[in-house]
Amino acid sequence: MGYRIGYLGPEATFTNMAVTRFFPGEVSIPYVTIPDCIDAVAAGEIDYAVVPLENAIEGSVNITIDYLVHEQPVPIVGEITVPIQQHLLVHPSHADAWREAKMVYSHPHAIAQCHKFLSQHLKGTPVEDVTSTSAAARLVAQHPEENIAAIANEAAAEKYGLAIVQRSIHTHQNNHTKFIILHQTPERKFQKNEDYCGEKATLMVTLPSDYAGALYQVLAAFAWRKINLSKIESRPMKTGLGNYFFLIDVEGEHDSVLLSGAKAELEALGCSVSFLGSYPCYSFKQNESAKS
Ligand SMILES: O=C(O)C(=O)C[C@]1(C(=O)O)C=C[C@@H](O)C=C1
Repeated sequence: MGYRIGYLGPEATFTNMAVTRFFPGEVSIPYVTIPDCIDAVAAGEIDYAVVPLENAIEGSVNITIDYLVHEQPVPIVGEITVPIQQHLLVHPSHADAWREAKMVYSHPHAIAQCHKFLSQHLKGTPVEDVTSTSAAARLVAQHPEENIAAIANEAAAEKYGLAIVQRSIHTHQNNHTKFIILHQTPERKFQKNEDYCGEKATLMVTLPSDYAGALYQVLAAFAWRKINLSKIESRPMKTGLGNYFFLIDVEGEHDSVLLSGAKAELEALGCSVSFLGSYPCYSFKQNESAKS
């Protein structure tokens, strides 16, 4: 195909694993931050951007949602769900002394996924956010003289020559992260394969004003049409405390008659409704995502 795929780098992040599996053989380009990745696809520097959206333990990746809604409205054209295994990595020369590590580095979402392990086994050890799990592993590898640790995946341990001293340290074992695929236009490109698990549309709904029963009316527009909602989330409008918009995921395709009807009903109520995307979803199995 010859596509250029942007992802949150450096190499061996979870995002990179999702890209390698979903776009085999394509050119993948690392970016330092999620907004950089989204800007690159909006500018046409890359064909697709893959960015994390939601983790089963820690919830939404707010920067992704907020940047798409407030700064750079690039359509969502696909979703990939990936199993996540977090490990504690140190330089091999400190493998026996990991309990005395002076600092733990990782992406804030990865740190949050492992808070129980950190408080039980590394109580009092300072924890510092870096731009990704793999950036943390790289930093540890760059300072072999220091007893510092990273929370990252197996691919990062291999890539940066680190020892995995504790495996699967995330608090809840059923850990998954959803990534979205962004493209300049809302085209449908991806085929159904063995990972395909259905269609979804994401809508952004803004209420005309705060009044009793407003959200109930919004939900009723979907309920009586028997449209299944798989997620509803409120985020601040950033125009003042108490002002929110709602992100709603519905099962099915956005051009279905029922969904168009729901949209028209919401607009008649004075809501503003926009589609962030209507897209196929894919889910990787545990053993498959471990190949990276
Ligand atoms: O740092 C990484 O490896 C990423 O790909 C980012 C990210 C995230 O933002 O949630 C992705 C999956 C995991 O949940 C932890 C971190």
